[in-house]
Amino acid sequence: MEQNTKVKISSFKKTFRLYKYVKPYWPAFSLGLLFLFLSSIANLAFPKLLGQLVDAGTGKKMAEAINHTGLLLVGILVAQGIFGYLRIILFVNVTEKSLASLRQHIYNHLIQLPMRFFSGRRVGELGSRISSDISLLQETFTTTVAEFIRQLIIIVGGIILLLNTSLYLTLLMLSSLPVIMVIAFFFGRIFRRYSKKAQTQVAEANTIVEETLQGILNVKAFANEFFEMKRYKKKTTEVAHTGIKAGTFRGVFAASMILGIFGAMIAVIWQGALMIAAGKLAAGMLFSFILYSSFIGASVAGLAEVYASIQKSIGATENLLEILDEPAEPITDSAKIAPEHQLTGQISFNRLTFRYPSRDDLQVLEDISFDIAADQQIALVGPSGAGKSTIVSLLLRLYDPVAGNILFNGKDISSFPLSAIRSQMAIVPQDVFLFGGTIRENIAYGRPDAPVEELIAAAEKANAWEFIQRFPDGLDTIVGERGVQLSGGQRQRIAIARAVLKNPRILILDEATSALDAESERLVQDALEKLMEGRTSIVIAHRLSTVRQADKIIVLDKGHIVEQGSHQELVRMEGGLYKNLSEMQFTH
Ligand SMILES: Nc1ncnc2c1ncn2[C@@H]1O[C@H](COP(=O)(O)OP(=O)(O)OP(=O)(O)O)[C@@H](O)[C@H]1O
Repeated sequence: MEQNTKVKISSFKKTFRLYKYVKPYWPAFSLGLLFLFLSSIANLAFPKLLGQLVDAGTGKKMAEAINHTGLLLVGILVAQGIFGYLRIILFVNVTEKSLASLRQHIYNHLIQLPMRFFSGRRVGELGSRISSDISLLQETFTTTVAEFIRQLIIIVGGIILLLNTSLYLTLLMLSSLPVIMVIAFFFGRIFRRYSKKAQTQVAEANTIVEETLQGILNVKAFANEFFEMKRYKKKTTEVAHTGIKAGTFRGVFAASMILGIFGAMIAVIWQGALMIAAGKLAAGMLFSFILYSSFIGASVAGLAEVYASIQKSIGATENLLEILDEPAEPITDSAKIAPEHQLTGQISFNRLTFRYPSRDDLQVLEDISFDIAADQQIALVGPSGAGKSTIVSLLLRLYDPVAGNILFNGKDISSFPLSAIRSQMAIVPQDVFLFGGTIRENIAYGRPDAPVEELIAAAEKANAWEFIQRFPDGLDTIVGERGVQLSGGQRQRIAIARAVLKNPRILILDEATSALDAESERLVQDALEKLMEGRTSIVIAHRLSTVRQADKIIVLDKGHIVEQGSHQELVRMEGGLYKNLSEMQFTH
């Protein structure tokens, strides 16, 4: 129990860190609080005045008193409308602005996190979790906090006013509260437990539908339709059973609440009527008493919901803060690279050893040493899983080596700013990723401020201009799901144009494994050759036919360099891996 409270206090403290985002808007927020306070107080005046209205009907100066109270009621109604309006406007304003700043902070931080962070997570899940956490906070800020304060004012103010009317009736009314609270606590808990279980089961049932529809070909090919039907039936029946059980508890819960609340009401009205008969209470007072009681009852019931919602948003806050607490990469936004940070294109790996942080038991690279002179063309070859892509990741400094080092211009990689290294490299990946915008945007990603003439020149050099020109919208053709689907070869040429535009000192090519038709292949190959001229290039080669002219071929196997040299040198090594691999490829 002790521990539990401690955890909660620390969670609350953490949540207060979010205050930073609301702070700049505190004048509007405080004003909103004031209006909230005023509209809650105005709310509390209603039952009193309505009671007076009832009593005015039995007084002497009847019409005058009725009109007076009636007008007052209208006045308060108008005031409450205005307060409510202003309160909502102010709160929404503060919430939207704070959330926008929180969203920006989270995104800015997230995008600067190291690869280590992303490789250990399912990225799709991360994105949807962040957006659902933020919308939860949005609801809490706009409605829950206001509701919570309003309910507290109504409960406290209402009880004071009740006591003011009749101590006896108030105690009678309140005596039902502990009973209601115990019932609510007990059944509410059981009900929540079952509904959580039902949610999990529904998710499991949905997974069956999703998986089997995605893999429908397998289901049919294995004639497993009836097997899947049975599996789905079992899960959905479980959902129904849990739902029915939860429903039973909800029924008991609701019935007891109604019994408790109406029981208390009957007791109060009964006793109140006796007091009216004895001349101890005015009818209007009993009327307003009952209205207050129902206000209080509704607020108490509402508190439970508010509490659950606050708890959820504390959870959401913790998730978000966890991301903000991850250390970011030291990235700078300066376009200018200092002369001492200009890469010459000379690269050395010196006795480098590496393991991925997410899999510390697997040595991915061991004792890797090689030198690349400026403007050389290097090919990395080796079987799948040998560590070729890992070498590229290390060059981009997506990860740091476990032992040994990487040198650029003969200096350790860590003596260059991270952004300076990456801005002088370009990568043409195996699976070209195009953003869902226009071709122009996708090419300009290499250098967003490039003038259109350079963009076209890059497209020409990449052998892409010819096909881009043929689209009716040219450079403004939308690509991806909502636009033109480009062929594999065309996508690659866009990626090459992007790299041409960036004009990198060091170029990294991850050769596509999927074969293109002869014509596309020729165009892509020709564009790549043009792109490699006059810069250091590192090619991850899957088809050995493309690496013959490389200055040096580095052959990797299981994280070790097993051979290095030119094509001619390597094919002469009897029993060598390269010789083996090339014989295998050419005989197929
Ligand atoms: N992010 C990662 N986290 C943990 N292990 C990884 C990660 N990426 C790759 N590995 C492991 O590192 C080893 C080398 O992988 P790498 O991708 O560098 O090989 P590769 O030679 O490029 O293979 P391929 O030709 O199939 O692309 C493999 O055993 C792989 O399972």
